[in-house]
Amino acid sequence: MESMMMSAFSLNHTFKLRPSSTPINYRPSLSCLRLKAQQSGTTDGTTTDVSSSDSKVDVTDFKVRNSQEEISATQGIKIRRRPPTGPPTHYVGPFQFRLQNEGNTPRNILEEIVWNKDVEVAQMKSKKPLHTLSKVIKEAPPTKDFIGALKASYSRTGMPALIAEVKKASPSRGVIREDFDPVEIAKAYEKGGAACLSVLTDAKYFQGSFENLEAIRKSGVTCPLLCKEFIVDAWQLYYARAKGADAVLLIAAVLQDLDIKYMTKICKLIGLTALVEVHDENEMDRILAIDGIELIGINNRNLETFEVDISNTKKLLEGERGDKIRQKNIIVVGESGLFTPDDVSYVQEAGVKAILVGESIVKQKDPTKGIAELFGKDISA
Ligand SMILES: O=P(O)(O)OC[C@@H](O)[C@@H](O)c1c[nH]c2ccccc12
Repeated sequence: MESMMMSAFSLNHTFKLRPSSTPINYRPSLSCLRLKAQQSGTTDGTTTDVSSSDSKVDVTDFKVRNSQEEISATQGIKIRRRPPTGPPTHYVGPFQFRLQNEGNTPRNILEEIVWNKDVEVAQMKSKKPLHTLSKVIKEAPPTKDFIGALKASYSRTGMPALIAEVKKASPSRGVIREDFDPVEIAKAYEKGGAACLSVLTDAKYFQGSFENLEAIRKSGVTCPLLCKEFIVDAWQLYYARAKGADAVLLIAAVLQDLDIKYMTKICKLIGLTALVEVHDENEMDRILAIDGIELIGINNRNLETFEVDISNTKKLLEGERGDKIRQKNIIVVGESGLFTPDDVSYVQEAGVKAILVGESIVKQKDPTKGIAELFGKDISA
């Protein structure tokens, strides 16, 4: 149990000597000081690196995080964007402690992914700062029209346009395809009639990569590309664009309304299409209240529990929500768990104009045939 609490995400407890000038302003009871406390400073244990400005930063950080959590709570967002740190520092006699917080273990896989992503992005950002990416983007070829490709496919086939996903593995399914050649799969999808492609770029949980995205972009495939990533920072939008994406995914379970507004604006500025993903009524209502959203994905998979239920697409398109979507001319994508022609007809009847499919087609030896089997007919011509 203890080792679980000390998972990769739990913050180290600090245990530092307090400079004598620092006032003692808070004295927690010793029972509050959980688990081990690590001594820091020099090896003789007599000097200290604690400064009062450090403490101020800690306090400010703590307040900001707290108010962010309050905003999330008012929007019904359960995912915590970062591990909670607990109250910043505490003093007992001459020692400074950081409290172990009960919440330092992610509550579900989505939270774990997002906490990891935050660290990963901070590292990537320092290697490729925004001004470097901006230069790359200025010289990059224009993006392809993602929504245009979906509409053209829908009117050509009379069936939901296919966003075919280049997906090697997932946390729920493990490795889906062993002999994984992303470019070969992308070409097979295009040949089979996919309107757009989705390329997973998360390495840790989906065994994807930005190299895959770049390689597909450079391979001569003409379908618009969705960068399937867990976006937690606007910097990732620029990075995705620099790596050849035409569209990005914004997950409503992770991002606050203001983030979604801000990020969709940046997307427009740099030529990206935003696919905003929802999973429940609350997320759908939040997104429908935001102006300028053109593309909504309904994920049939609950990213917290992995449960898949395709009736989720129908449920979220019923009644007033469906009316509002039609009034706003929003295109809806049915995502996840689609395996058969019956599944495709079911979500089409529910009102989707596009579908996002990975597993059922990527695991077929020939993904071109996989597409024909999914639709019950050849949709390539
Ligand atoms: O393999 P499936 O069940 O056909 O699902 C594809 C796609 O919908 C799924 O990969 C997905 C939907 N939303 C996501 C968000 C992150 C990662 C993955 C996803």
